[in-house]
Amino acid sequence: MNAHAGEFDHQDTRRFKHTRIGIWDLYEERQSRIRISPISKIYAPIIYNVPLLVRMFKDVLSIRRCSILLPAYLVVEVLASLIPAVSLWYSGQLLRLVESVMEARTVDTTVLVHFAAAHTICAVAVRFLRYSRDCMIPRLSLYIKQSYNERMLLSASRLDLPAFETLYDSYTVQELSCGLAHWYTSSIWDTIEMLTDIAMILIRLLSHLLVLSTVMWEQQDGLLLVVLSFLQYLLSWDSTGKTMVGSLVWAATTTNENLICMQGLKGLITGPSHRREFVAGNFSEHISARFREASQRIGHDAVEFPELKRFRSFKDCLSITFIIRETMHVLPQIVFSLRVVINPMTTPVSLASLIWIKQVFDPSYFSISSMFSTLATNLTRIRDVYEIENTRNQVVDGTEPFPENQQSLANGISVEFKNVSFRYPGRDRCALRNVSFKIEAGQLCVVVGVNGSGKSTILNLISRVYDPTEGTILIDDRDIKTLKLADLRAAMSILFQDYSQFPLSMHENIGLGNPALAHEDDKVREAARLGGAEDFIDELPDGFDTYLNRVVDNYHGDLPEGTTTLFGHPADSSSRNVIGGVHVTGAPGIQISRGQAQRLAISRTFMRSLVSETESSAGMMLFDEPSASLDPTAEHDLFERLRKLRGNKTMIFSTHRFGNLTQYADLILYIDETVQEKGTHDELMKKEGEYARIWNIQAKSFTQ
Ligand SMILES: Nc1ncnc2c1ncn2[C@@H]1O[C@H](COP(=O)(O)OP(=O)(O)OP(=O)(O)O)[C@@H](O)[C@H]1O
Repeated sequence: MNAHAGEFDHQDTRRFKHTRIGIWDLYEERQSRIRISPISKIYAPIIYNVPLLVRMFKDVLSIRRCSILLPAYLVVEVLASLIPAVSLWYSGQLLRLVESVMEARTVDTTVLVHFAAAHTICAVAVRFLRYSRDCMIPRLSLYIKQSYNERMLLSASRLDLPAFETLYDSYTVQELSCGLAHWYTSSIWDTIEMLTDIAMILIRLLSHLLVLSTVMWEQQDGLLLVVLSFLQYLLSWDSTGKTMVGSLVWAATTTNENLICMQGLKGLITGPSHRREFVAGNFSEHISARFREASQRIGHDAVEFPELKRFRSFKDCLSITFIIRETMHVLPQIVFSLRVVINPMTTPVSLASLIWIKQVFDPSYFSISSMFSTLATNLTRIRDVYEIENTRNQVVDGTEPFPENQQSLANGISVEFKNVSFRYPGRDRCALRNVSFKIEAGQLCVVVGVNGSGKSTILNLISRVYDPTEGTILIDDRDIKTLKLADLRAAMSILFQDYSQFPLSMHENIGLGNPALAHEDDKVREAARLGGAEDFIDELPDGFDTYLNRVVDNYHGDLPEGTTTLFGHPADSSSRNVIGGVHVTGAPGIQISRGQAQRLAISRTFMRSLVSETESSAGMMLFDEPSASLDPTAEHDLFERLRKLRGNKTMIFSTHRFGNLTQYADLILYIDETVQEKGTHDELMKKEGEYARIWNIQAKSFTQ
């Protein structure tokens, strides 16, 4: 079977060689050991990314302070790269002096002093430039990281849900959400530094070669020695790109069931998300026994592939490339010995030249090819940084203000679905199919249906988290897509089923419901009271200022013996949390119950209903299973408060629990992909359809 485009076709035996190492199957590209990597393979990613690099440099230059610091850094680097050539030129002149001394048997002391002074000046200049460079690098790196950190977060914050989900699949946002932004921002500075290094190495190499050939031009065998020394490094150029298993293209896999099982068990034992069930389920003994069994069955083969690299790297020492490379090292010496035999009179000069040439060829010139492969990895990260900025939102903003008259919100908002169908991105099946209904302004509507019938999807579409795949949604008889998104969302308050607690203080968790009022403590407290969260928040250690999880870690070095508390939190001096010699200590989070978390989220929704002097409250409230985690009293109180507060606003609930709400509803929609039944409670009960059947089941469970 042919592999799909982009698939690593390990079954292609003409291209890949299969080797079995322990329980691992290794597939290596067949290739001769002596091989110069195609130039295009190493350099293509760089050439392809030139526009990206230009953009990056422009952006970095536009960062305050970097506009001066970066050019200054580049000037320092260029000067630092040219000085060794100047120094080399003087060494060459010294060599010539030795030659003339041998012939004339006298020394010109003025020239000698001149050379010595020049050498000293070069050495001081190098020191000075290195010092300036070392002062600039941390600053440049910091300014760039700070600027890109902010830039990435701001560009991620403007993403709508479909765009965010698409990016999340590409891991960039996942890594950002795990606090790994520094991977990306560091790669910007690393790339600048690496490109500078490469440019400077090339400048140094060219200036050295120029000086070398000028000085050695007239010397016997001088150019031959230069070429031979250069060749020896050139051969090692290619070898730097080789990977641990000797081939550039390779992949390893295993199908060993015991190893797979052992890794699964390891994940179960160490994964924090499994611990609760692990303990409650009394898994310990059983899991340990299974781990031991699998481990015994597999024996010493239970080894991860990277560990095998040590064994494989020995083999590389016997490769033909390796042997030729090593032989090349001694070629200049062989030529020198031949010179001694043929013409013993010139020995001191040739020896001095040989040593001089060998000193000139700094092996770092030839690490360029490995630098290019690291650069290619960095470029992928930089591309990811810009990918977030380049990602276009899929829900396109409208242009018309909404509502035309703010006061009208008090009378509610009407919603109409006209033949709406919707499929979630990446799904084949429709979540909603040809749905039509109208909720008049000020009505209380309850959407009911079984799990997965599309209730939450209706709320997602009304708030334009997604746009319908087909059909139209009208808000106050206007196409929802024409309305300004910010206005639309300000006009409604929504409580999603999968509400979350934000990593902020309790005060801010609630205040975010209505940012315009978030600074008013009494309004936040009122919202907490309405949402039933006030009492439990007051009992938390810092009341409304409590963070459920401390989001900033503390750092420390060695602490005085016996220290158990640091800055009011337990100190962790174990080696487990040491990064770069610094201990990192996070504070343990505060646990709240699911019901309390739901009350917190409801309070946030109530916040939106509070009125400020400048802003009228939302005209429509959407609730997706608002009472799922509430006890019966809390549920009853919540609905009482909601009914009182409602006034003439439109309210839409999605729920499984029929009793508390459906009796008061102006409209009930029973949906299952499409609207199956609609009407008031009495109408639907008379109809004796699905709604009536489920109502009776729920009612029976109370009466029996
Ligand atoms: N983000 C999503 N991506 C892909 N499919 C989704 C997504 N959210 C929901 N679905 C699918 O769409 C369908 C309708 O889901 P929806 O959440 O609207 O149902 P629901 O009636 O609210 O269910 P429940 O009563 O369990 O909350 C389901 O088949 C579900 O699997």
